Amino acid sequence: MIKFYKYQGTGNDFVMIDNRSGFFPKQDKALVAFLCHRRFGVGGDGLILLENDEQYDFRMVYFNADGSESTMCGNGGRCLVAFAKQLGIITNDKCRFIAIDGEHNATIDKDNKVSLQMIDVQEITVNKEYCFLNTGSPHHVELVRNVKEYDVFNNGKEIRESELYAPGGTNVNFVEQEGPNHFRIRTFERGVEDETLSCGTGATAVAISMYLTGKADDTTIKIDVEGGNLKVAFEVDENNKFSRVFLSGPAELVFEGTIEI
Ligand SMILES: N[C@@H](CCC[C@H](N)C(=O)O)C(=O)O
Repeated sequence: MIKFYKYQGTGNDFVMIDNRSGFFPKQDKALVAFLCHRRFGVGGDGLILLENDEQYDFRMVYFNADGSESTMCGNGGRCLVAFAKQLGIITNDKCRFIAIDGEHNATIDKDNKVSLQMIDVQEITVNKEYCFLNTGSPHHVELVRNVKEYDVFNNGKEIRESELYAPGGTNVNFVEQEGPNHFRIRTFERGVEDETLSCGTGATAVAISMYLTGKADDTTIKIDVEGGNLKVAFEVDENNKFSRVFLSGPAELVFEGTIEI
């Protein structure tokens, strides 16, 4: 039997497990995929282990819904901060944790809005059709018309599986401008192999790409996703290095329970 907590951040949902005792069999991909399965398991876009770390408040270990351990998850990181608060690991609304892409600082306010510092970003491929950058996870960013009606699944899958991004693949974000420094996005996620309701590293990648390509002129950018609203704020220097990048939005406990395995 495994005790789990289910969290969501703007509709990107995760199975959370307190693995401070180290009981969870991390190599068991089938178990992770089962726990994330929406019919046979708990259901989630990913599964996150909260672990002890000697130098940080805690460690984040992230798996996609297909069971594979993957790169950084921005919404997952925000939900993990809320989970750490629920477990009493965070007492003063601030924390520092370690994830696969390095150190992260975060703050949590009384409404459970979590602001998470993402990695610095400098290497960005910009061309006429798209941008590609790594915000902790790899992201293809492409402007489209009428994103609400766009065929995200088929177009996203094609780009994700294209030669351009082989062998690792990429996440794919389709973007439409809603107003000044305000964008709507829909994301096809690698490892879920489907559209999700939100992607935090994707929102971050879109905000940076829109600023770099002149579609935005403020360093605070509003991003609407299918599951809610996110904000991305950053600093940028004369070499187009993006630092102090913060992803902010809600992170909420949905339910908790135990599951037989
Ligand atoms: N939903 C995530 C991104 C998770 C990682 C991604 N699926 C990958 O494998 O690259 C987010 O909120 O950032």
